[in-house]
Amino acid sequence: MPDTPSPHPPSAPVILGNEPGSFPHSVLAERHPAIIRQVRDAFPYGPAQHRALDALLAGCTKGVVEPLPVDAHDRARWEAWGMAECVGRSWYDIPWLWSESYFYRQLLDAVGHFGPGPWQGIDPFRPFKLAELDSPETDEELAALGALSADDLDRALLHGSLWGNRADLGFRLSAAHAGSADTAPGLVADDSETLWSLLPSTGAGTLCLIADNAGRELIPDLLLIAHLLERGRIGRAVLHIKPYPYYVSDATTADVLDALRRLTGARRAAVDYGRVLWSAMADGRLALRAHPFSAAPLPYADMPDDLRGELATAALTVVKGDLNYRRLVGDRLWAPTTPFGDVTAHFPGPVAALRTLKSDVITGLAPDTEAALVAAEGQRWRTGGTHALIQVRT
Ligand SMILES: O=P(O)(O)OC[C@H]1O[C@](O)(CO)[C@@H](O)[C@@H]1O
Repeated sequence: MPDTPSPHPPSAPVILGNEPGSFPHSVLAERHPAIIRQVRDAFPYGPAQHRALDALLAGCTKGVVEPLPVDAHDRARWEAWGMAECVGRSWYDIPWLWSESYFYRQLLDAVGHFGPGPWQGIDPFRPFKLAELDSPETDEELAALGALSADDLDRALLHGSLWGNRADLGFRLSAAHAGSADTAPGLVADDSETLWSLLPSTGAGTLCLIADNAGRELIPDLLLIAHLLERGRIGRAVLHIKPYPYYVSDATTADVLDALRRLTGARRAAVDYGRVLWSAMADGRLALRAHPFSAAPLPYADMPDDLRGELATAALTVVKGDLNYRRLVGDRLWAPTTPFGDVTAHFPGPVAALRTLKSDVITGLAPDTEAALVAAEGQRWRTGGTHALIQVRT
């Protein structure tokens, strides 16, 4: 049950990556080098790009944070996001969220994504995202749509969007047990009843959905939006995506178009949803938004006023995935029973988190749920990607 925010928000330490053996440390020391290897192998990059990737690999594992070039198109933005406080320091000693976000910014620079030049706009993660979108599993999931009864659709599409969050390609790189993600773990928190109460069937409000991964996560997110529009639970949806490739599989506009084509090219129920979405984009009932802050190394509590104003008008904002959850709760190591409502009191409107657990951050657990998880799995439940939550602050 959602809780009322207390007047004195608690505090907790910001997560750093400087503890050897910790999950954040493993991401900086192992996952980032693996991502550089994967990107290097996926494209016929030239000597200059390989030298830049070598420099990034050495810098982000053994060196210090280097500033963006003085003529970088977004240098002023990164200065506003705290670059000066991080430059010259080890990637392990600064906030983990900042390190990770800056790694992807630097990786895109190294492969020439921001240009000018022939590699401008080329998404280094596209081959992996397309392979996942075109996988037989996507066909199976789309085919299963037709078997759902009208009464099942609300819950099935909400859970489809939730568990779709396992489609995190960065995570798959280092999750040795990725296969076991298919066992049906329980939810560690479930405020879905409150979520539906915010989207009544007479609703004409706006849903903001802050997307996470492309492919097999974005497809169920789009299906949920189509369903809510069809059922008249919302009048309009705004899909927040990334302005540039990010965290390997985070969705950009190109990924939305690929997903829409996958739906409109499918059969039976899926193609109908695809057509609903296509016409909703044409008449404005579905809008895309790629605010620069969606790729910022900062918590949502620090969002700029224009974005705050937009989200304040939404009947509900659905925040997808692990990274967005970390940003929602400040990427701090809260006690797991810390009320979700307290740590999200900063959010400008009703907010629902749909997340599979893939990092240490957690809030809003009932004490007996935490006790049962620890008894069964030690602390593995936090990072294994096999548990999920639906948490709402009204
Ligand atoms: O795609 P998601 O659900 O945001 O997960 C992102 C993953 O990347 C991480 O940032 C670790 O690199 C964790 O937050 C999580 O494991």
